[in-house]
Amino acid sequence: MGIHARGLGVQVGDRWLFRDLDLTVDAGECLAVVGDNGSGKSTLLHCLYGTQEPTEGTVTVAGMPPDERAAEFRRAVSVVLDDSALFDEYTPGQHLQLLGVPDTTDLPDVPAFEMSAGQRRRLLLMGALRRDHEVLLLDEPERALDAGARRWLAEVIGEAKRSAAVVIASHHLPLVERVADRVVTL
Ligand SMILES: Nc1ncnc2c1ncn2[C@@H]1O[C@H](COP(=O)(O)OP(=O)(O)OP(=O)(O)O)[C@@H](O)[C@H]1O
Repeated sequence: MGIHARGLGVQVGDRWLFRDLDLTVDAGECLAVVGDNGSGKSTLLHCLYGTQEPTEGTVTVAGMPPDERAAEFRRAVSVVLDDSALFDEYTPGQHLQLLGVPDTTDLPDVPAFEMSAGQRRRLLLMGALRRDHEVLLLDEPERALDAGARRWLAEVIGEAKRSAAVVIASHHLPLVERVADRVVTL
């Protein structure tokens, strides 16, 4: 079912971040959203997840209007957005157990608050990528990752998009070139 947006627009004050945006992303495709700081990439992803109401336009994601409070919607849509949280006291294994996904991580067996920014980012990404989903939304997934982890990221996004509709917002052009089928510039 993927993602369908028609005439999408978000106005902040008297400025339109984007307007008249039409998007279709089917399962098996990855759309990359690129643009300068403040151009509206995160805002667009939040519109697709239902955490921001667009000023104009219509969106369906996995056949539903975006609503992160709806269990059925959350089951279908896997995300890592800016405010994605970890439980500080939980280890990587405990996080993955909560999500019901296999614990095959090389991350240290320590509580999340003792992990580095890149390790925390990898754990968030593993949780989002390994659980079942129809749609995957990732906001700057490359943030805080070292070169090896960025290579891993490109591989796992490539695998995810075999069965899911994927949207990433990114500043990392090598990643965009490797995984994106289409690019929209805000
Ligand atoms: N609900 C809101 N109310 C007021 N301002 C907002 C709102 N949502 C977004 N903005 C503003 O819109 C602009 C776009 O923000 P956004 O985070 O979407 O940009 P971005 O392209 O993701 O930037 P970056 O590359 O720095 O992550 C910013 O100036 C932000 O402050």
